[in-house]
Amino acid sequence: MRKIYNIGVLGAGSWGTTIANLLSINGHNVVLYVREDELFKEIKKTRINNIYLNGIKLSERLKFSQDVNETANKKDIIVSAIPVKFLRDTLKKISCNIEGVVISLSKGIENETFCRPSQIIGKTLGIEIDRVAALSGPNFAKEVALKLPTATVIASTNKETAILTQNAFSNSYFRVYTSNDIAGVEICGALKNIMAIASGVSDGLNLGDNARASLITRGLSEISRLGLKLGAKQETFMGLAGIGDLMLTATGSLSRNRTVGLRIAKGEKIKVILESMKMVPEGVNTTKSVYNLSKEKNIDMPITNEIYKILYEGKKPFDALKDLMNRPLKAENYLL
Ligand SMILES: NC(=O)c1ccc[n+]([C@@H]2O[C@H](COP(=O)([O-])OP(=O)(O)OC[C@H]3O[C@@H](n4cnc5c(N)ncnc54)[C@H](O)[C@@H]3O)[C@@H](O)[C@H]2O)c1
Ligand SMILES: O=P(O)(O)OC[C@H](O)CO
Repeated sequence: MRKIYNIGVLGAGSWGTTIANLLSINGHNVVLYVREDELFKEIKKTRINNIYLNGIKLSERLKFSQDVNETANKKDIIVSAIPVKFLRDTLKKISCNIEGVVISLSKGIENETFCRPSQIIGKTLGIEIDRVAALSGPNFAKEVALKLPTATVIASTNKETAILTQNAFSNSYFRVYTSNDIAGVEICGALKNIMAIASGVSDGLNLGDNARASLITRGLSEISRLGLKLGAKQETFMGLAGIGDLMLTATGSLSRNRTVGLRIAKGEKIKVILESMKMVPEGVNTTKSVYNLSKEKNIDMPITNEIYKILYEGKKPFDALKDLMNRPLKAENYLL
């Protein structure tokens, strides 16, 4: 018999809604915080999130709230599904005591502080890091919402927190592994979005399958170099949150980040692309964080550099390609 928890999910975007629905299907008592007034009215009436997860009828047991404190109060598990740039300010609105564990679903690195989502959560809510976990892996929301078979990783410095979450989230179509490398899992989840933009640019320019596979491989090398410097464990890069999510996001047609790259390659301006998207492609902000962080840590990240220049300095994608290909030749070393 599964233990039943009281759960609050912060953020009714595509992933927050999907996970709230999954947890409700798993038998838990779940409240989903919906920020937008119109969406709140609509979702209560139709049980469909027509902005972020259209076409999926949500569980009859799922409850909705527009109050972050009501959502977070007296919960065994709080799930945070807020894009990183809005995370700190949203959490600051919570004034109730946090009694249980907090699970982060966000994939990004904060611009000014270089904090990972779990660090923002720990500091802002004033809770110890062993009550925080991060869930990450090759997980398109739509496929999980359609109950297609999916695997993922939940990472925490505290084994009990990871196992509690593993049991609460797992079901016949969602298989959750545990990890103790929260830094590695979050770094992989954030940085694969930069490589997905790069892969989208490459595909949008029709550079071919060789180029995409090369980008994924050298992208993983870049992610690993920075990740190891920041305390990640090497084996995490070869796992679901690492190569698993990188492969998915750099090749999958549902990726918002890859779509940004495809549209950039077709000549659209990043400002116009972002204005046209309700969903948040985290890789755009994360590119800025990682570009600056790599300079501070003196880590060579050529793909990230070029994506930064394309997104923030208006560099032409073909010029970025030329500069990437014309760097000094070297021996292949996964970490160089
Ligand atoms: N969608 C996926 O397939 C998926 C899978 C795994 C992880 N993630 C990650 O989960 C996190 C949440 O993404 P998502 O896909 O659920 O969201 P989304 O991109 O579908 O929706 C955007 C979300 O941002 C919120 N938002 C917009 N403006 C805001 C503001 N000013 N203040 C506070 N919130 C604001 C919206 O209410 C909505 O919840 C992201 O870090 C994402 O990378 C997404
Ligand atoms: O649609 P994306 O590019 O934000 O990617 C979604 C998930 O992170 C894939 O695991």
